[in-house]
Amino acid sequence: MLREDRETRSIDARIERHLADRVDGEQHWMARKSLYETGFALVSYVLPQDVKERLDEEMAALIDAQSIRRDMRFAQTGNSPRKMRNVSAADIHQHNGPVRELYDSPALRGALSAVAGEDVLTCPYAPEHYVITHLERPGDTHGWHWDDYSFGVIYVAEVPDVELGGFVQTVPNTVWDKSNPRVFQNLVDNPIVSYSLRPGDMYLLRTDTTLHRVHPVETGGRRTIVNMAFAAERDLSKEIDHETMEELFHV
Ligand SMILES: O=C(O)CCC(=O)C(=O)O
Ligand SMILES: [Fe+2]
Repeated sequence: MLREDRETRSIDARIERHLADRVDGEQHWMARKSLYETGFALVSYVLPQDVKERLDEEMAALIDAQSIRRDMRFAQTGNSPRKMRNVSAADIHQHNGPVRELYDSPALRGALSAVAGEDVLTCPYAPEHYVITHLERPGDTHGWHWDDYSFGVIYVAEVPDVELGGFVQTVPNTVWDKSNPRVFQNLVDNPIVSYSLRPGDMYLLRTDTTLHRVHPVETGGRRTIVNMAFAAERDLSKEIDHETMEELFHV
């Protein structure tokens, strides 16, 4: 395909073509098995390289122009820290670029549904659609937490070598009791699984039943991701209070 074609086609059209040409049922099946067994599945194969490059470019520009530094702790997740720079969903929406296009892509949701074995739906709460998170200072971390909706899809634009931290840690099959999160008890009672990632990776996580964090980065470690939240059918009838999100973004 001509370079201009790759650059001008919509993200959705590029993913659709890539899935038809390059992705087979076996890849989805391996990911589905991993998601069922561990709550985590690497789905990097769903995106073509040119889409990844468009995401990387927009994310770097938004971090430079519109990110806000946070240093907070949340009682609802056992006072775990958030030390990071963020670009909010409102600013990503307003910028109206590749990240928003990716989130809205029916081809992406179709591939994710094939992996999940159930419909992966747009999240009913717009401030959780997407958030960009950048770790840049020693000790920066996205501390232990669960998320409100069933699925998180995390695209990794930038991540340091594992020796500089910034790897993902999970505790599958855990339950978020917002009034008594018992994070440390969950860590003591269960095995923790750790994943090192590379730039251009994307993973699908059962974020409502998988306690997870990003290990703090060391000096020189830089990490940039976009987290996109998607719902399952069962989420649509749940009462969700969005409190940690509201504290973070004053939405
Ligand atoms: O940075 C990551 O890999 C995970 C992000 C995450 O858990 C979140 O944004 O809720
Ligand atoms: Fe999360």
